[in-house]
Amino acid sequence: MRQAWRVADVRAAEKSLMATLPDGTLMQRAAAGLARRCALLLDGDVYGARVVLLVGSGDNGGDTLYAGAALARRGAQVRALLLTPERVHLAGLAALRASGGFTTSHLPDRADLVLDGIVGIGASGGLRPPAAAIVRRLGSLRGRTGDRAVIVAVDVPSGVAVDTGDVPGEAVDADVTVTFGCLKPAHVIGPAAVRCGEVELIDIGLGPALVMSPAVQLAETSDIAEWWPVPGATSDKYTRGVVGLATGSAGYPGAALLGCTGALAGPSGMVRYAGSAHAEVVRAHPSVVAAPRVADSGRVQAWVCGSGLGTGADARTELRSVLATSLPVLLDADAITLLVGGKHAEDLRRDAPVVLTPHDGEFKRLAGESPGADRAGAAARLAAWTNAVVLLKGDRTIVATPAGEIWVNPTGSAALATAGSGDVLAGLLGSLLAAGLPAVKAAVAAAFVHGLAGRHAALDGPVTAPDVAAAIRPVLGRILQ
Ligand SMILES: NC(=O)C1=CN([C@@H]2O[C@H](COP(=O)(O)OP(=O)(O)OC[C@H]3O[C@@H](n4cnc5c(N)ncnc54)[C@H](OP(=O)(O)O)[C@@H]3O)[C@@H](O)[C@H]2O)[C@@H](O)CC1
Ligand SMILES: Nc1ncnc2c1ncn2[C@@H]1O[C@H](COP(=O)(O)OP(=O)(O)O)[C@@H](O)[C@H]1O
Repeated sequence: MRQAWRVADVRAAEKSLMATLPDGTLMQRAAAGLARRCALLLDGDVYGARVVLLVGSGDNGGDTLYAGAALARRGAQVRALLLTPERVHLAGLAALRASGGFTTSHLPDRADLVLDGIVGIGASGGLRPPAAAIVRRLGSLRGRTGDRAVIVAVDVPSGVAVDTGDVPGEAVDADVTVTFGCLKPAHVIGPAAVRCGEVELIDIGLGPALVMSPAVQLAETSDIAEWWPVPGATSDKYTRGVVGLATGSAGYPGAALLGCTGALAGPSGMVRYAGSAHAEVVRAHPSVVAAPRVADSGRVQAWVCGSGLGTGADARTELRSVLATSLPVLLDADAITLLVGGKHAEDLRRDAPVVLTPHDGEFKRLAGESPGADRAGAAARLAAWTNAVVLLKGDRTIVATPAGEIWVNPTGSAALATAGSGDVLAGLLGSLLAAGLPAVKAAVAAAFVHGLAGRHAALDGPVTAPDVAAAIRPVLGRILQ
């Protein structure tokens, strides 16, 4: 499992660690790691390489100047563009000069490597105009072989909102981000994460001082392998859990079929379907036991309700039936729409877990406003308000619990942006709930595997929802081997 911390917590940890160390130690550790990574990016060919430093007025600029000094000592031609020459890290600048580096008053046309040290975790608001103007021109810098210069962001790409992952305006689009001590939310959430490129974490000894809860957590393959329920010698189809799907309608039978496909790829021992697409479902999936309504269905251990269900009186009845059980319930799509206006909000005050899986539109309908710039915060607020685990879909899907625990999914793939892929996710997640996984782990694990399935399916070309479902099995084969 990986974790990311908010700026205030990073600062507190840094302060307590610095109290035990000689002045400047952390910056020296950070700069040494940064310089090492830069040398690797130059293929070890540091001598003669053209390196441009973009240097802001804070310690982020200080890290950058010291790293530039280290590269200059190895023979690189290092030029520092100081954004505010009157406010620069003086010791860092002296180190650069002493090592043979220079300052420059303009952005050169050519550079092999650019270090973005304009602003780090001390950023407030969007980049100011002079910095934004420089950042806009970075894409046109050419290096030794005529390729675009390699851009390394120091700690975070300048211009991103560090605690939320938002990109409010112009921001550096880095190839590599070298960060120090721990990950921050911008490395893993939202459009900022995309701007980071590859993220390298340099250990500066901050770990033991990070005693506060992380802002967000990220599952890794080993977590999924550990959590995923697998049948044992004494398992039978019932003890593995039975998942029920109250989805689809005469107008949208496909949602029922896709949800069942996702559920069948999951760990439960049986899939029951309740709804008007029952004949189509059984034709397509002979192992599914189908009935026309929830009330006619046999026992299950978790319900998935909503995809393609419609919002009429019948849909309302089915939603009420699943919410009246004492079982875990996943509400997706039309079931979320039916909750709007608080008509069923009181039904969410139940002891058994509820998982809501909105995309942005459904989120807006339910919460009354879009997730906005702080997607993790928005998901956490909705989770607290609804007393449900909220899985907010997107490029970096967020999972938030009513208690404020937040996870972000690292495996997303734009290939999943295809109709019906959310139905597959709902089925898979429901299967995990039925197999007994706690709601938050079920949501995190389903998003993780679904994301990998999207990537796997995309290897063969353009992806449709059935391709995503078909890819779940090979992906799981690799995870669980
Ligand atoms: N934490 C750690 O463990 C360690 C941290 N380390 C390093 O320190 C960095 C944090 O340094 P920091 O605190 O000096 O802040 P920093 O990011 O340089 O920014 C402040 C300056 O930027 C300016 N500025 C602000 N907003 C702006 C905007 N929108 N657009 C343009 N400018 C803007 C602001 O100007 P002002 O508002 O004062 O006019 C201020 O002068 C951290 O990211 C890491 O690299 C490592 O050395 C060691 C371990
Ligand atoms: N650009 C994207 N990158 C990664 N994942 C995406 C992207 N767009 C959508 N997804 C994922 O695709 C799925 C789409 O679900 P949803 O919007 O409910 O579609 P549908 O209702 O058609 O099934 C979600 O899991 C979401 O996280």
